[in-house]
Amino acid sequence: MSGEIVLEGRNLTKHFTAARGPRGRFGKRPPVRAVEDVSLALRAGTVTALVGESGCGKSTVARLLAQVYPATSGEVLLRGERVRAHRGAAFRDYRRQVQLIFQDPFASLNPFHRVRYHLARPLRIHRHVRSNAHEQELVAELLERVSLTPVTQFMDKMPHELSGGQRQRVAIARALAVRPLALIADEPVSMLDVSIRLGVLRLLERLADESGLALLYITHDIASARYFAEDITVMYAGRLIESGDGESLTQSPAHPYTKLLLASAPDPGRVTPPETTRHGEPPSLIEPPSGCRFHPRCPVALPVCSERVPGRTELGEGRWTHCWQAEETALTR
Ligand SMILES: Nc1ncnc2c1ncn2[C@@H]1O[C@H](COP(=O)(O)OP(=O)(O)OP(=O)(O)O)[C@@H](O)[C@H]1O
Repeated sequence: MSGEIVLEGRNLTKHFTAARGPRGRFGKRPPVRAVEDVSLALRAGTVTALVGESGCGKSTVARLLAQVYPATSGEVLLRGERVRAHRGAAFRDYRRQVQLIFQDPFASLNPFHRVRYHLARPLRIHRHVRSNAHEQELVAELLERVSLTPVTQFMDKMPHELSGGQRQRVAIARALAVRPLALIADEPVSMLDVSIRLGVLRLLERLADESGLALLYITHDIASARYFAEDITVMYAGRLIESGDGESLTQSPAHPYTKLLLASAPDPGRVTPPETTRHGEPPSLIEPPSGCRFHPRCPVALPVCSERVPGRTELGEGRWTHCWQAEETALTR
């Protein structure tokens, strides 16, 4: 494990008010328990993957870390300092230092502006520009960093003249323009053509390495996480279930859900979503299962699994899991 901790979420919980569905006795809808007690640390120069199936709360964790909305409880720390302000200069500075990249590169660029505008704007807002020539130089530098070359050709392109992968590279360059400490990439390649996914992921990996960025790679595809991330954290139905260095976690997964994910994604070099269907459906987050939320789908569930939420079992070398089976094994070891 290398690099200082840059961004950290501690015991983050987010409950949303359900937009639809039956109301309770007092006319209130029950909350969607999207994220429950999630702690996650991102380190400088390191790619950390947050893996889980659709709807398990990954994007909510991303947005909590980026402070798009406040947590129901828990805290976010940037370089060890608790983020307190939710408006004003300190908060704007936080939003600069923690950048988000979204899934859809077609929605993220203004169709009426050229690439140059998209990159020059944040440079100007954050006062990195001294003159027009300097602006040109910085825009060219950013395009070079995301391998959109020859740069003069890309500067004057309109978004509709770019492919999905090229647009995603512009979105990445725009995030880099403000010189962030952390970059949160929420399914950054899942809408891109399979043939170009690898290139964009390699770019993100290189940027983390070269610039010392703390990078959170959010994905439903554990195969790509295994390939790119140093650390992997697995999430199921709003809760974290296992974490550790990518190599060891994927070689010897401790949690039955991680085993299931890996069994559905056998090819380590593949960056496409697994084709195989998994057993069962993810649970409702309005009335999640009691105890371990995975127990209704778990092939090795114990009676205690439906009764109590498993605590964290340390597995050594920074690895841990929340699983009653792992706890039993650890106790009998
Ligand atoms: N603003 C909101 N209001 C109400 N419920 C929400 C809101 N945002 C997310 N949710 C719910 O929270 C749960 C987690 O959603 P989230 O988008 O974080 O999951 P995800 O793992 O990122 O899924 P996907 O990969 O499909 O985006 C879902 O049940 C979702 O419907």
